[in-house]
Amino acid sequence: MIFTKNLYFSYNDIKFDFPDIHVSNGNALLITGPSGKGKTTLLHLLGGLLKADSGLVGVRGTDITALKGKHLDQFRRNNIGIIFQQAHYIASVSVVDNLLLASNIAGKKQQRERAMQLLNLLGIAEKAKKKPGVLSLGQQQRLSIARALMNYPNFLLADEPTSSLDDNNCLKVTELLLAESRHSNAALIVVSHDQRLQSLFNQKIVLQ
Ligand SMILES: Nc1ncnc2c1ncn2[C@@H]1O[C@H](COP(=O)(O)OP(=O)(O)OP(=O)(O)O)[C@@H](O)[C@H]1O
Repeated sequence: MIFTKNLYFSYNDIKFDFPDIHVSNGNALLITGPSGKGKTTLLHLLGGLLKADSGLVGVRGTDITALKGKHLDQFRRNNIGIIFQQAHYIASVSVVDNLLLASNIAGKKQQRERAMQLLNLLGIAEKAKKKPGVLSLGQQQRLSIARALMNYPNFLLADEPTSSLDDNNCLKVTELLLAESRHSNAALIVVSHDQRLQSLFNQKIVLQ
């Protein structure tokens, strides 16, 4: 479960008073709103990448705004999967090794079967041994999604996860995110402009 209370953040003169959020395990929330209204900022606060000026972000009973340094890093690695707007990967190792590294970094044992299962579900299994740089943008986006799902996060955050995807892959990826969050009993929050997602989420908020 993730919730926020009275979350306030400012970049000097730009101020945000975010609405309170509550997403229980196995459920999903879609956050939309016009450009510049703070969607990515909110996602970074939820993921512990930015620190709120005030308010709290509760993930599994821990207020992450109170965590610092290696405690925050460790909590994030063990509990939170983040899919960024720009694909993140290590260019010098193969697609499948990128996924295995995600488990290694979190101190988990190698999960080759899990890696191949995700690549299969995302339709990029035939690229497993290629370097990520040869993938198309949409395939790189799917690799980022697989990477975020590798360690069965308790809380999954995605920033525009479908922006580079065609209709077929948009539906496939969103259904996978929803299914994985239900299956792992994780809370999922997606930030997106993508109108195609509107009908796929029951719980939605619009930042004004
Ligand atoms: N590091 C920063 N320093 C100063 N201002 C910032 C910083 N990051 C974002 N902003 C500003 O904060 C506001 C919100 O940005 P944010 O990226 O959160 O919006 P968004 O709703 O995600 O926008 P978009 O839909 O265009 O991605 C914008 O006006 C942006 O210019």
